[in-house]
Amino acid sequence: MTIKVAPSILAADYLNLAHDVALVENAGAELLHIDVMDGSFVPAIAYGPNWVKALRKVSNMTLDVHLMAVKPERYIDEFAAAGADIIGVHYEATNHIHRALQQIKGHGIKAEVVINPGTAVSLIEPVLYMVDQVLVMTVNPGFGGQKFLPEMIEKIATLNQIKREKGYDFDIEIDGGANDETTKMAYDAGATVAVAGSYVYDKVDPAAKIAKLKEVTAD
Ligand SMILES: O=C(CO)[C@H](O)[C@H](O)COP(=O)(O)O
Ligand SMILES: [Fe+2]
Repeated sequence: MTIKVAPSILAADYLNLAHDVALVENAGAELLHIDVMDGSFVPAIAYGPNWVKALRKVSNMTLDVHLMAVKPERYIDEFAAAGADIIGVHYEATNHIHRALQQIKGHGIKAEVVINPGTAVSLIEPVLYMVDQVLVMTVNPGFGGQKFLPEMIEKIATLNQIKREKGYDFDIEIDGGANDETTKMAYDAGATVAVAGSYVYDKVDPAAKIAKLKEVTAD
C-alpha cells in the first residue's frame, strides 16, 4: 500500500489549470484538493463552486473540497451539486458540526471533519463514527507553502488508534507542508491521504513528486 495523493490546486498555474490537473491525474494522483477560502475563517479568498463544476468536467479524480468557511452549512449544498465527492468542514467553523456532517452525507457523498493545529482530537471523537475522512491540518489554514508542524503526528497516531479500537474505516488526511519526509512520517503514524500543494506544483516535475510520495510510502 502507499499513501493516496491529493494535489492542491492552490499551488497550480491558474491560467493553465486544465493542463496542471491532467498532469497530476496522469501521474496517478487519486484525489484533487480544492481549497475554498471565505476571507473570514481565513484571510484569503479562493475557489467557488463554479470551479468545482468546471473541474468535474475535465477530471475523474476524487474531488476533495476543503471548506475553510465560517458556517460551512451555507455552502455544502452548492458544492455537492457542483460535483464534489468529499466535503470537509472545520470543527472550529460551526456550532453544529454533527448537523453539517449529516448535511454532507445527505447528498450521498463523503463527509470529512477538519481540525486546526490548535484543536484536540478528543473534541471530534463524538462524530468519528459518521465520517469518511478526518483532515488533520499540519499547518494553520489559509496559505500554501508553510512549514509542516511535526507536533501534529501525535494526533494522527491517536486517530489511528481510535480507528482500530472502534473498527471505524475513515481515511486520515494531512494538509500543509507535505513533502517526501513529512509525508513518510505521517504515513508511518497512520495517515492514508496527503494533500500536497507547493511540493507537487514546484514547476519542475509534478509527476516525479507524486512518484516520490508513492515511493517513500510503499510498504
Ligand atoms: O488548506 C490549505 C491551506 O490552508 C492547502 O491545502 C495547503 O496549504 C496546501 O499547500 P502546501 O502543500 O503548499 O502546504
Ligand atoms: Fe486544504
